[in-house]
Amino acid sequence: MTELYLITPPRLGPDFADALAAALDAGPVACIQLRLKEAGADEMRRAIDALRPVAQSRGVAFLLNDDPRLAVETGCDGAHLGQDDLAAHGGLARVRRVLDGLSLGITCHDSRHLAMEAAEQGADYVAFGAFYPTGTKEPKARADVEILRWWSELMEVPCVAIGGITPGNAAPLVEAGADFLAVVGAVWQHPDGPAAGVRAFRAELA
Ligand SMILES: Cc1ncc(COP(=O)(O)OP(=O)(O)O)c(N)n1
Ligand SMILES: Cc1ncsc1CCOP(=O)(O)O
Ligand SMILES: [Mg+2]
Repeated sequence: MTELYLITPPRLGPDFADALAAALDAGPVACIQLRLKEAGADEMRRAIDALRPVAQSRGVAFLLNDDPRLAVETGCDGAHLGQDDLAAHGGLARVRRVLDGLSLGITCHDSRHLAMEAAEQGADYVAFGAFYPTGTKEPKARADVEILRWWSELMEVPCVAIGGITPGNAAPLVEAGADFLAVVGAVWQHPDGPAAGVRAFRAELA
């Protein structure tokens, strides 16, 4: 069954903890990743302290983007790293040791090789994308839906699809075997609010 994987929007408003609670209560949501690319260490810690309990009190995993050590220090459930982040943190094997038993997700773009390498070195999931145009991030690659089918037919490690995903275009990704759909804009920019955004995915994930 495919599950919803939320990533926080690029900027968090003052009431974001309430918005997150509403989105998670409209679930099911498998996890939330805190992704604040412009935040300094203090702002990041404040955001983690405010948002981690909202997720974990609902049984939703709280993952931190980019910084495995901070994830461990602040009680997160794991971290998501891209290829540049791996290099900055000494490689996957070292990150795996830092995270100890916490979850580790790796960006693999459109690369079967990167995904197999990540899985062999202990990643808990691999992320492929971008599958569709997105205004949230300038993706380094575009992935074809067939990479999800290839991965899910061959491998045990779960795969995440990301990039421009909406309820209207999710079906091919689900049919191809994506274990998770990672979503930013379709939920946080939903005209009726994030809870409606989460509900809009229900029919695609049932
Ligand atoms: C689930 C998921 N997939 C991909 C990314 C992108 O990570 P990365 O390539 O490190 O880029 P930034 O998010 O750090 O800009 C992700 N964060 N989450
Ligand atoms: C972080 C990231 N990595 C590849 S695309 C993307 C952004 C996805 O955001 P949206 O769901 O709004 O397209
Ligand atoms: Mg990163």
